[in-house]
Amino acid sequence: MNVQIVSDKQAGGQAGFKIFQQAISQGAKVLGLATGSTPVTIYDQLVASDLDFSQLTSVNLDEYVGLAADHPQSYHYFMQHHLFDRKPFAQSYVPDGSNLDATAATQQYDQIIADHPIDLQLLGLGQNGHIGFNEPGTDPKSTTHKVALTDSTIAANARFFDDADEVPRYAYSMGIGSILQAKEILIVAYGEAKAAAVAAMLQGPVTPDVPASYLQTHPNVQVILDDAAASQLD
Ligand SMILES: N[C@@H]1[C@@H](O)[C@H](O)[C@@H](COP(=O)(O)O)O[C@@H]1O
Repeated sequence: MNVQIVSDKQAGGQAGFKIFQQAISQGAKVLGLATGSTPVTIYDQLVASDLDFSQLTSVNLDEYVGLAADHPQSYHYFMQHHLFDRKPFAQSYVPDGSNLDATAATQQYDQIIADHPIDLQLLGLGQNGHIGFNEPGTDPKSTTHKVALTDSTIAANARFFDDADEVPRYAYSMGIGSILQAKEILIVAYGEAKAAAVAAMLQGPVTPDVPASYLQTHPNVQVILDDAAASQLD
C-alpha cells in the first residue's frame, strides 16, 4: 500500500484529487464513491476542477435501509449535494434504501457492479476498521448485503441526525469482496479517532476483526492520512 501523509484535510483533498485525475487520464470510466465527512474535500476539488464526468459512471458504496433518496440524511442525498448536482455523471448508482426487499435490492446492486466494474474506489475508514458498512466479522468474500449497524457506528453517525434514535439500524453495503474487485483503491482517514484503525489496517494481521486489513491483499491501494490518523503507526 502506498501511504501519503498530509498536513490536513485540505491537503488530503488535493492529494486525493490528483489520484482521481490520474486514474481518469489513464482511462478510468467507473468511479466508486463514498460518503461520510472524509471525502468532502476531495469532492470539493473535483467540483472546482475542469474534469468532465459526463461520460463516466459512479457507483456508491452503501446506503441506509429505509431512507428514500430524497431524505436529507440518505447517502443518495449527500452525493447529490456534494457532487452530482454540480458534476453530473452519465449515470450514478447508489443502493436503493427505499427497497425493503433486501434480496432484490442487493442482487440488483451486484448486477450494477458487474455491469460497471469499478476502476477507482474511494473509501473512508470507520473507527472500528469498517469500510463501506462492512463491520468487523464480515466475510471477506461478501458481495452487496444488508448489514445490521454496530452500536459504535450508530453512535458515530448520530451526529448527522437530530436524535440517535433516528439513525437507521440497517444499511445495504457493497461487500469486502466487491470492494476488492476494484482495479485501484484510495482510502482516506483523518483525525486521532481513526489512528488505531489505521495502524490495524496497515500494520496488523489480515483479519475479519478489521475489515480494512483486507486491503493489504489488494495490489493497488493508495492511502492518504493526516498526522493524527498516522500517529499510531510504527
Ligand atoms: N458508511 C460510512 C463509511 O463509508 C465511512 O467511511 C465512515 C466514516 O465516516 P467519516 O468519514 O465521517 O469519518 O462512516 C460511515 O460509516
